[in-house]
Amino acid sequence: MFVLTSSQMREIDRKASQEIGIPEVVLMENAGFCVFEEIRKDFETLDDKNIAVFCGKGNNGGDGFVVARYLAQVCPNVKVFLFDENVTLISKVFLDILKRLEVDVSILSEELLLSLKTQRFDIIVDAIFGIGLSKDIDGLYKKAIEYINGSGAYVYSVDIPSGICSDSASVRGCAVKANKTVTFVYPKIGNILYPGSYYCGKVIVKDIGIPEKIIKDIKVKILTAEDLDISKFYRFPDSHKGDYGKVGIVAGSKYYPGAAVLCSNAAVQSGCGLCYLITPQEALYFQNLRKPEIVVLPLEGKEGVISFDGFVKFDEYLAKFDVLGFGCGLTKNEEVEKILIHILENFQIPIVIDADGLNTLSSSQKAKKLLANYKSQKVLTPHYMEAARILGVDVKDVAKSPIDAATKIASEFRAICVLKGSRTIITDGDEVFINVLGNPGMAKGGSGDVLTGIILSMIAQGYSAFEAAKLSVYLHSLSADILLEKKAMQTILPSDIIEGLDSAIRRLIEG
Ligand SMILES: NC(=O)C1=CN([C@@H]2O[C@H](COP(=O)(O)OP(=O)(O)OC[C@H]3O[C@@H](n4cnc5c(N)ncnc54)[C@H](OP(=O)(O)O)[C@@H]3O)[C@@H](O)[C@H]2O)[C@@H](O)CC1
Ligand SMILES: [K+]
Repeated sequence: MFVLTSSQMREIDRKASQEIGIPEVVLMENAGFCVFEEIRKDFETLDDKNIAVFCGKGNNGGDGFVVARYLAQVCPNVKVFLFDENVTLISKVFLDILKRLEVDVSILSEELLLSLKTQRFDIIVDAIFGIGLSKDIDGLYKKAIEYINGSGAYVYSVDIPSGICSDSASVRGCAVKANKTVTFVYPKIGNILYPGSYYCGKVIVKDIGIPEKIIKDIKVKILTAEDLDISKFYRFPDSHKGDYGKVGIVAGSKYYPGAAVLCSNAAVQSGCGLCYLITPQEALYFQNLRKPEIVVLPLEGKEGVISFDGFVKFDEYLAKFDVLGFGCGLTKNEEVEKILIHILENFQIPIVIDADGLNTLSSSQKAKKLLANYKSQKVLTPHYMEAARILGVDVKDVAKSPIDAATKIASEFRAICVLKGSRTIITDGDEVFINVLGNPGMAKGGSGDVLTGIILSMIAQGYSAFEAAKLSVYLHSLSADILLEKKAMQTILPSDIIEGLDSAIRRLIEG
């Protein structure tokens, strides 16, 4: 499913009306009716309800007038609160209809808002701002939104909760906290990314009669099972371990031995033929949870961290790997930088760089340059802070526009970027997929190491870096969601996510 920006939505509306000839009033009528239908579906009866519809002066308010008209046909207690009588031309069509039908329409003022505190509404429709929100909210708008949020009513937001930026999902001063948001054509970024997604409540996407053929060149999509290629999950009966690829992992240190275990356990659990773990000897003390299928290549370390001299002894192995993982739990020092540069200068294996690999990259201009010119597939898996370090920006800037940040990283390094967060973004610099599966039980140290292991395994099994990243992000989250059916979020561990891959893969294959 596509995800739209406000300008894409406007362009679609423009084409529908100007090129195809569907009048804008028809689109507004359809939009308002869709919201009404959703409300009607949710309640057995509406005639005993007190309902308020808050309408702004833009077209979002116009949708609100349409909702109010339909509600007034089935409920005697519908009140419309208008912020400004100076509404858009299309909205005016519907406001005039309301007036002719003698629906209760009032212009909202501070006094009126205060008097509402003694009334109780069962349902409130928020049609104050939609995709036209252009600045932070203050004054009467702010007070009205605070009133709505404290009202105890069941709240429907039209298109997007008022106060949420449809392009960045950020809160502009304050925002309506809806129970349900009915959006049109396709969801907007503000409906999908956080914090906007939280304010939306349940998101319902409605068709308002815009022909599909005019919706073109949309690059952002919600990641669904239909976007995944599972053809390589089929195993030929006469196959052997060599058919499923060799993963090499450079990970772990005396300080973070578990990262190496989680990454390599995830790789073997998700199907690669062989997995080699290059880790400093000093990290082995802790590895009793490591799966026995993993081949360990203990490396002579320096103060518990991998050393360049120790590492180059494994060059012969590196040449044989189908994919190399670099970074989980390595820590960051000059030796790690030297090793990363050595790999980028001397090999051409598909590479997945995570954690300390990314931190090393962000402070090494040489490694950055080499990576951009590295002639093989690359996957970078930063979380927001790592992405900020790579881009040399504040983490708040990444959080404000994560799609832009991920796209920039992917383009700069000609790599696949997996920007990890509550909505992980996967992009090759052109197409963007947003993962909406997963749950806060995954917000634990070690989750990222597991994801890296799965991506490595998928590349080893023959998937392209982009396909592997999509598939792995999906399976990683699906595993955590399946675990949630039986476990509390607090008790879901990254190692449980590895074990849960079995159910996740089976569920994906079975559909
Ligand atoms: N054909 C279509 O396009 C269809 C569109 N549809 C519906 O239209 C919605 C988009 O409508 P819209 O473009 O009129 O914008 P909308 O969000 O209603 O508000 C803009 C107004 O608010 C004002 N304003 C903004 N921020 C403010 C603030 N902080 N504080 C105070 N004022 C502020 C802003 O002022 P300005 O920025 O111009 O100064 C302007 O006056 C869309 O979400 C969907 O619901 C559907 O009917 C389907 C067909
Ligand atoms: K709204």
